[in-house]
Amino acid sequence: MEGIYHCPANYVPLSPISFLERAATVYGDKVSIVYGSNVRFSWKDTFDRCVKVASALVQLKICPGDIVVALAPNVPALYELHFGVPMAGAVISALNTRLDASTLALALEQLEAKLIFVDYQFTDAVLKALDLLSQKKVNPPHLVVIPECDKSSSMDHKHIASDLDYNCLLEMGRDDFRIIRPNNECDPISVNYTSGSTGKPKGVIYSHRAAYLNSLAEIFRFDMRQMPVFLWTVDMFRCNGWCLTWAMAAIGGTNICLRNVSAEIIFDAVSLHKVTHFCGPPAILNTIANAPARAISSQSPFPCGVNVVVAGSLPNSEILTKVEGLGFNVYHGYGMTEALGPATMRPWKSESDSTFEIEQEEIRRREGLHNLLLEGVDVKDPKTMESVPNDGKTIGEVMFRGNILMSGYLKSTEITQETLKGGWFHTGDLGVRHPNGYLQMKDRAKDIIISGGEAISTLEVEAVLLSHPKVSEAAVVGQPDALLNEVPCAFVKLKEGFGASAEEIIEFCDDQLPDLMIPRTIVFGELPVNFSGKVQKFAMREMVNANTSLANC
Ligand SMILES: Nc1ncnc2c1ncn2[C@@H]1O[C@H](COP(=O)(O)OP(=O)(O)OP(=O)(O)O)[C@@H](O)[C@H]1O
Repeated sequence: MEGIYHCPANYVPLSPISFLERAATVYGDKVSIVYGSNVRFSWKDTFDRCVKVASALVQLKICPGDIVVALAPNVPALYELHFGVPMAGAVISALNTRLDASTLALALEQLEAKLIFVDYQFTDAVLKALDLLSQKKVNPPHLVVIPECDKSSSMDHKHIASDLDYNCLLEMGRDDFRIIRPNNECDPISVNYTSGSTGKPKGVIYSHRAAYLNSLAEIFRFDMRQMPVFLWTVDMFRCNGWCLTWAMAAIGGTNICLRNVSAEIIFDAVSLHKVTHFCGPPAILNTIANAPARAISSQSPFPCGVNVVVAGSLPNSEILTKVEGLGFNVYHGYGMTEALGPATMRPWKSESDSTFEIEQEEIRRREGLHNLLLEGVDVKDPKTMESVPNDGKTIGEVMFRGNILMSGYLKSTEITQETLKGGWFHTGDLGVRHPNGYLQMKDRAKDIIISGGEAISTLEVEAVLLSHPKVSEAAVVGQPDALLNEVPCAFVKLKEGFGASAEEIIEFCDDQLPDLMIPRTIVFGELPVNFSGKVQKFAMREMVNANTSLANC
């Protein structure tokens, strides 16, 4: 159309960097970060510190596109690196602090990391990883140690010989540094690793554009008003804290940074700082529900209406009801690293809400409709790419498309193309669509059990097992069966102090599930989990396959 003229006046590549630049002016004197009893920054301070980090990185010869790794809990430095690294034109990769040295070495090698920021508590694993790299003749990254910044903390300071520490780096930085913005909004801003539930963790690349848009989407999804108070219970290494690192700058909120998470810490922080939101894996609900009475009673009256967002399989309804009873609003998300965090979200509705016509147990398993910034959420037959009917029964693969998805998997072009084929992101999860349009995830494609020609959702069997009053954790996999191909086998962890027989558990399932879904074998004990705390079903399958005569034990 004649008259269109794109130039820097009306086209600026989208980047979360803009959020911090604006926050420094609009929310300049408002509190950006609180940590412990002594650390408190304003948005102007945070902006200045991030500029200095970026300036120091450039002085250390970090170039646009280089990957800078961070290994730290949710301390202020990790928050600042989410802006400081991109402001130097570089790409941030925050790694899981629970990784062991060899997995860490593999990630550092794949990332070709130029520099690693490591919190003083995690130096041992990094030093071992660097050792492994030098044995393989791989150039190790420079090391910058992050010391404890809350001087009142009684934690031991482990000192190691490092090139630099975070405070010296800040001193090196110049405050007149010119921020390096992306030339193209599709340039990478971060690499986040998946949890490795089905195999090796995959490095997922996020663009400035997707990070910008998803940060705004999070504000809608989390029902945030101006200047919320956010408690950092979700790891920042998980999808950049579900993009809330950047979203908080967009909305001028206060970040309550935490080194550790416990029931006491949550209840204290909620009361002290008037927290409005926090989020994390569903295990956080167990932490709240099982909080010692003193943690709750010491905060009386306890502030109501705090929004808690969890993503992943929910615990049993007893836990949810307890959390709701304490005055929290629970939201349930469904998503993955490739979708930059939870992509769909639904509030957990209380039974007393009469406007809700469907049974609560059923509602809580429906993952909702697609969010504002996704162009499409569908359940499709992956062969024909036709949508399944909205009948709540026909199973297909859950697929997404839109501007808040990953750019691809690091150094894995073929897997990226396969995952994005047909113009949709193939999640690898199976689901159905209900007549009202709601999506319900049934299972991972790799985990679903085919028994006697019927598809059995292991998540549905697990939901029943979790409703048993003595069961604290449960996971189900297929066990080979000569007649039916596979039958369900359940791994069960009982609540502390409780005992139960396999027969008792099977009988309980018998009352609530069709025959084919009833587990034939119950294995009691700890469930195998990975670095992210997620159950490793492939390890359970290996155990079952290696022991075909596995009996109830
Ligand atoms: N609400 C939910 N209910 C059940 N499962 C969920 C829910 N939300 C997410 N998940 C599961 O978690 C997956 C996303 O997790 P994540 O991105 O951490 O990697 P992963 O799939 O666990 O690991 P990997 O991709 O390395 O095997 C989803 O694909 C889905 O299988």
